[in-house]
Amino acid sequence: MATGGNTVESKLPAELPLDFLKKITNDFSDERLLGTGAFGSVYKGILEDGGVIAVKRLGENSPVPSEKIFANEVQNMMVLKNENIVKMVGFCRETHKKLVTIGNRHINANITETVLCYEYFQKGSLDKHIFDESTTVDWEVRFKIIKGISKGLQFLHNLPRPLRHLGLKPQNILLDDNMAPKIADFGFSRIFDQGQTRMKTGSVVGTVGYMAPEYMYHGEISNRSDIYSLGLIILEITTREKNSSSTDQKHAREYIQGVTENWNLEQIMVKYPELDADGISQVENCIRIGLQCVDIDQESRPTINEIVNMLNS
Ligand SMILES: Nc1ncnc2c1ncn2[C@@H]1O[C@H](COP(=O)(O)OP(=O)(O)OP(=O)(O)O)[C@@H](O)[C@H]1O
Repeated sequence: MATGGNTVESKLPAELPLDFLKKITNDFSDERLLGTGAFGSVYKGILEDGGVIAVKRLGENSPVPSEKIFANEVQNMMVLKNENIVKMVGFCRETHKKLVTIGNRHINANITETVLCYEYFQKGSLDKHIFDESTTVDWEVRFKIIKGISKGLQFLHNLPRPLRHLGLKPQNILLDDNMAPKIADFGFSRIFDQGQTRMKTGSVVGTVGYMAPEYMYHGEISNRSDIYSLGLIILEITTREKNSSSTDQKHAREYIQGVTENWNLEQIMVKYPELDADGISQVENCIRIGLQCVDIDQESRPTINEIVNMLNS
């Protein structure tokens, strides 16, 4: 379980004052910075009782919907519970005045701060664990991670009002102390007005390599965009090889081509010499599923329920 885990969520009110969040993050100081993504930065927030939460401060004046809709959507997300998704434990949205300089004029502008708080996972994100050559993450753990991510996505896609992630990538998958995966950042497609922002923001770099081509080039949004991203993640976890550039679709296609050509039975046996026949067929199965998920033709991609069934077969 995450450091702080359940105790944190039960003690905090849903809506948290900005002053409180500043206090627990040392005024959003650099030494508390866990990482920065396209929408803002994540800080380690230390509570008075020693519990820890992750505090995601979105960019000033982020294009979130009106206060009422925002609070409503966030509260809907806070009740979501699944062992493979990161729990949202609180939020803040406050507007204050700030002196800004435009040219040689000083203006007192309204600045809206939006902050989302989550369970904290000290192991951090998946990308830090699956590629390192010296990694001790063996196949059994990798396979469990693949299954866990798939189950988390199955939960999101099967909600009465399905939630599409639209930004799945290894940086958005956190690992708990037992190496169980937790999908983070799943609410953004709803908080940010139908997910448009992920595509339109200028700072989308880092996500592009995992985006389905129909989403990236035509703005088409469906569950199948998430399946494409999941496919790349499955391939990366299985092959231990990075989707060479995560900033360019062309590189993603080259990567997929490489896996298609190279990852035959012989390669699997060379890369996983310790595995028995069952293990080898699990690896083969994952490569097959991953490649089906990244099919250019979205109709040919399996659904998440099919993927979970195939992984269990
Ligand atoms: N709940 C958390 N617990 C521990 N570390 C976290 C948590 N959430 C995020 N992080 C760390 O902070 C980093 C930045 O997270 P953030 O969500 O801002 O960006 P991202 O996932 O890299 O990109 P994007 O915003 O495009 O999705 C992550 O890569 C992860 O290492």
